[in-house]
Amino acid sequence: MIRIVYLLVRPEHMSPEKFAEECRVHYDMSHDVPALYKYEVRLVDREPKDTHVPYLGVGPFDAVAECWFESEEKYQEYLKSSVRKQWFEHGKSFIGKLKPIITRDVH
Ligand SMILES: CC1=CC(=O)O[C@H]1CC(=O)O
Repeated sequence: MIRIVYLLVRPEHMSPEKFAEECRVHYDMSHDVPALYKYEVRLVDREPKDTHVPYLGVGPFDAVAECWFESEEKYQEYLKSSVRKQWFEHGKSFIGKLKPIITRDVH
């Protein structure tokens, strides 16, 4: 499984409430995106700094999202999809900044 994590920052002009509303719309739209096995988006509630190891001072972030793909072939199908391109257009309307992190399994 290919899993890509995204750190999202809302646009400066957008309220947290509007951003949350758009995240819900984006999540609903994700179900129609071909070859996207799963999409999750979660709003950042808090970013505690009292960590037990040195704190990484990045952010702040407004949401964390993740896309799952069953294979590289499915990922390529997703990238080619016109529905995915429309989904990205909605993303452009409410995501101010985005950091993708492509992950791999420990095992
Ligand atoms: C890639 C993505 C990360 C996310 O939160 O939504 C998708 C699509 C997009 O960026 O609009």
